[in-house]
Amino acid sequence: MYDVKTFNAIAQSGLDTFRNDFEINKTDDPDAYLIRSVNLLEADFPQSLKTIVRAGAGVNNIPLDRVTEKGIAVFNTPGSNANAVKELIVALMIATKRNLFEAHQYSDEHTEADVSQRTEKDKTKFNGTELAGKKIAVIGLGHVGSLVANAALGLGMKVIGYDPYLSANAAWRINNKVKRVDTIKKAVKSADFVTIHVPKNEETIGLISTPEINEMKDGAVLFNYSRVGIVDNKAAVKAIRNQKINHYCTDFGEPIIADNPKITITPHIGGSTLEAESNGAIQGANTVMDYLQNGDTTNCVNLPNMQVAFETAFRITVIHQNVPNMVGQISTQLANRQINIENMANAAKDKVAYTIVDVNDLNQDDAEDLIHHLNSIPEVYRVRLIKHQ
Ligand SMILES: NC(=O)C1=CN([C@@H]2O[C@H](COP(=O)(O)OP(=O)(O)OC[C@H]3O[C@@H](n4cnc5c(N)ncnc54)[C@H](O)[C@@H]3O)[C@@H](O)[C@H]2O)C=CC1
Ligand SMILES: O=C(O)C(=O)COP(=O)(O)O
Repeated sequence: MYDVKTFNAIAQSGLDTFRNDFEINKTDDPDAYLIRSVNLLEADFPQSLKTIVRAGAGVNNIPLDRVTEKGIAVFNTPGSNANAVKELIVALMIATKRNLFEAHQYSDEHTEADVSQRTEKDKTKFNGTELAGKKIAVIGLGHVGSLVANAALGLGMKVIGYDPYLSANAAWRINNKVKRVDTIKKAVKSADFVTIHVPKNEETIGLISTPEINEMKDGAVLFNYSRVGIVDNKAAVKAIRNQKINHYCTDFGEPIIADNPKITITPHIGGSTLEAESNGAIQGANTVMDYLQNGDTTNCVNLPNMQVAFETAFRITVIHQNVPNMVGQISTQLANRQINIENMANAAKDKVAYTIVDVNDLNQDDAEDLIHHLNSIPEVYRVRLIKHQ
């Protein structure tokens, strides 16, 4: 039996995906966390915890270095909520350019009998512009950015994209009419809209600040549906004051941007649709089961991605430092006990490596002794023994 602890609202469809040998929220010593945006940066983690699966995209709420050294594999569910974010960006482009927020407020404030006469007189205040022919810069062309770029083309817009780390898979998804450039400044130059869809990390904090904003068209609209801090909010407020930016919409409130009629703050709802929550929860549940029962690391963010067919009676998985002679030390421990290796795979990602060893003949005593000795290798973070289901 495996135990899973959930944080945040995990869709029932995801919880229903777990097979009978998984229990949810029954213990304080779970094998897996299934989470959304809960902040785990300062959390302590139980020794029992083998994996944290983020139903969604961003993993900046997880202390990746610390959990890696504890041998905890971290996964996300790429693309599960991308369409939800895309649709919100489209809605916000229309809402800002057709003055929907102001027009709604006007109607709210004029509910008296004269409203029909005033409407015809006042409506010119809310004249808008159309999206067709306007230019949007999309910064980050991954799951969300590629959908936004393609949707904008579909609306008749000109699309400029910037993503220096674009994966081959993402590149396939992007319409070839999206013009790619090699600097942010080139991307945002004379853009009517700038939208940013990158992970939050040391490199992306402050990615959009005064120098980038100065390149945009006067009256541009800026979106930050990625994370707080990726757009420098101080610079955004200044740009609104100077009328360089006409409107700034973000999913992440901060005191500095509060109470500004030209700033629309939504309460982190980019991925909050029934469909996205269900996609993420189902994908997340399958990821938990696959890692715990097979040791596969598809969509792992802190270990190399490995899928190895599990065709033997037992699988030993080892998370360890990416240093010389680890495979040698691991196989020596098996050879010392006359255990034949049927299949072995090893891969590395940055400073971490993952080794999968498949065996058939392993008795209980050998297994305990082997796991103990493998765990005693100083560069090893965690060893697991998985019995074929
Ligand atoms: N508001 C919300 O509810 C949601 C927010 N997000 C945020 O959006 C981010 C992106 O989500 P996805 O598109 O699903 O992730 P993704 O991983 O599919 O795409 C991110 C893209 O950013 C690119 N990138 C990385 N560093 C960059 C840089 N310095 N400059 C330009 N591009 C860079 C990567 O190459 C990748 O193509 C997430 O990390 C998360 O923080 C995602 C979903 C929902
Ligand atoms: O997937 C992401 O990165 C998001 O920001 C969505 O967060 P949530 O699952 O709504 O807490």
